[in-house]
Amino acid sequence: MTAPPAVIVHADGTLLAQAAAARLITRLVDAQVARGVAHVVLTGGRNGNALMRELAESPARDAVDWAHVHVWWGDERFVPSGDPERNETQARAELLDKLPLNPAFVHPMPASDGPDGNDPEAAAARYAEELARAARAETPGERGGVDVPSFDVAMFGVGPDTHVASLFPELPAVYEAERTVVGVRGAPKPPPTRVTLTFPAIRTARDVWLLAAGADKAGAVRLGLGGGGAVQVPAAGAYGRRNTLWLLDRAAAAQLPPGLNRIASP
Ligand SMILES: O=C(O)C(O)[C@@H](O)[C@H](O)[C@H](O)COP(=O)(O)O
Repeated sequence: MTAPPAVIVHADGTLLAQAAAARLITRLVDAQVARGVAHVVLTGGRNGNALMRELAESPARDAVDWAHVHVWWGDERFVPSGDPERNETQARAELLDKLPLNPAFVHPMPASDGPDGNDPEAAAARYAEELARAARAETPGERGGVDVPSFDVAMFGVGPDTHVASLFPELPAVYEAERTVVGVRGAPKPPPTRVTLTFPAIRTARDVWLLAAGADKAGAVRLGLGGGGAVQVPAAGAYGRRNTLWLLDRAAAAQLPPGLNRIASP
């Protein structure tokens, strides 16, 4: 059984991004001390990009052995390779191109002009196979038979409608119980066609971090921590095996009930 989520509130979105970047550096160093390699799942969106920008600027980033970090994505906008809309393109520009990563350990989701063409389901199956291959290369772990490598940290921005990755309320992907990656059509956030990790894959992560900043996220944060179900409130369904952290700014935390335990930084 997973631990209840911890809620950490920072003064504003900038401080949230800086503190989360520092936390990620520490988490990756600890994972590498324990296991040699680390696996991180990146998120798209403004909060994820702000974190990556801060990480790129942090002198402490050199504490991580980047050549032994595997980089995965929680979701992708299904558009052509190199499109500025792609989460991969944005992550490369904000962070990845600035790090001494091993290119073979960077695992972008396929693009709509990739080997499967404009077929998000085939792209999802291909990414699932890439995850399974990485899982097979590891000693069997505690991931309950789910064919993904041992994610140390999986990060997700929370949308105003409570979506995480491309798991939108009541769309078919939130019901997926078997596959680790699925295609998504008709997403309310553009672009409508996407590829996403599913809950079974997300829940194998040791740590799941949910990032939200700004007043437009306050309702989603309240619902996500309010005991709702994952179908209507996908953010509530994203939790880790070891830790689930909600990393917020004050505006996003503004509607949390007063009784809910939280740790606030000045
Ligand atoms: O492709 C995307 O857009 C996402 O991966 C999405 O799940 C995002 O993380 C949230 O919508 C939060 O985005 P913001 O941080 O921009 O609000």
